[in-house]
Amino acid sequence: MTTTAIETRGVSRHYRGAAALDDVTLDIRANVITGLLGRNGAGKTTLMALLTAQDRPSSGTISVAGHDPFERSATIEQMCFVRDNQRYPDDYKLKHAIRAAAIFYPHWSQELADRLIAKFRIPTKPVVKKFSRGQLSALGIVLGLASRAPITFFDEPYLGLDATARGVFYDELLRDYAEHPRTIILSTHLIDEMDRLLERVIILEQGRVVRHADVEELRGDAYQIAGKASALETYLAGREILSRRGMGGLGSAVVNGALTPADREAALGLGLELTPVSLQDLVAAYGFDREGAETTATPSYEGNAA
Ligand SMILES: Nc1ncnc2c1ncn2[C@@H]1O[C@H](COP(=O)(O)OP(=O)(O)OP(=O)(O)O)[C@@H](O)[C@H]1O
Repeated sequence: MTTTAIETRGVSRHYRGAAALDDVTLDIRANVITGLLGRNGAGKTTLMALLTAQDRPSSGTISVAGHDPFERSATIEQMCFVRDNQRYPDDYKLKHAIRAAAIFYPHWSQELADRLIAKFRIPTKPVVKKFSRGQLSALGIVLGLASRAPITFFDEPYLGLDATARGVFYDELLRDYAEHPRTIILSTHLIDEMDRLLERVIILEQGRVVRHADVEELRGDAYQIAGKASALETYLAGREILSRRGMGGLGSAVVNGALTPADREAALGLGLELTPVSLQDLVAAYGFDREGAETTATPSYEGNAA
């Protein structure tokens, strides 16, 4: 049976009149890894801050495990929010951060923390404020995973991590999640790298939810087509285009909708090539302006570097 960990109803958050989140209604499934995706400024961090009671909505309601997180400290203890700008007291070393987390999180696993600290090679001697960007991210990941909080949020947890360390994070997340299923919500721009982790995704665009679906369902919802610009033009007439690129006499487009046998026949008849659309491409497509979605240069995907 599918259960809901978090419900939001008509949640908006305005900053000086501008909507960072606009009328967000979501049922986030329990014990599922959900990716929170969207371009810079789409509202991902704002949403996570509201769900973890670090901020209040301008309007709308939020319910976490059946309660308003603002009203109930027991609900807050069930959540861990790993954010990239986490501050630690000036004199904190690794052992202090670990000790504090062990006290705060009721499901804390010291064994997991010790294993992750060794795998990420987090130094024990310097104070945390002297940590490198990657070491800070690694510490956040250790706290997030070892907390075993029933609802864990990671906000772009990989900043500064090298490829090996990112691999450690993905593997350890999947391993611990398999043994201790819980609700995990993570925001990322490294979609190609992380799509094997994600079961569901929420795509935000300018503060609004544009999709909330199973990854597999989403993949079947659009397709990519490429070939001669003139043939492409013919094929695309009357179809809903999510994004479009052109270079010289060639072009490609991401088309909304499942590919039907008739579509396939039409495309092949025009000499066009059909390819599945990656999650990264789909998210990038949703980030384009739907009205005039056309670019003429190389794809403007969000950076893949940490
Ligand atoms: N404290 C604040 N004061 C004013 N505006 C804010 C504040 N926090 C966020 N915003 C605005 O709200 C919008 C959403 O920001 P948010 O940080 O949630 O985006 P994001 O999706 O996490 O972006 P990124 O991928 O760049 O981290 C942005 O336009 C941002 O400028």
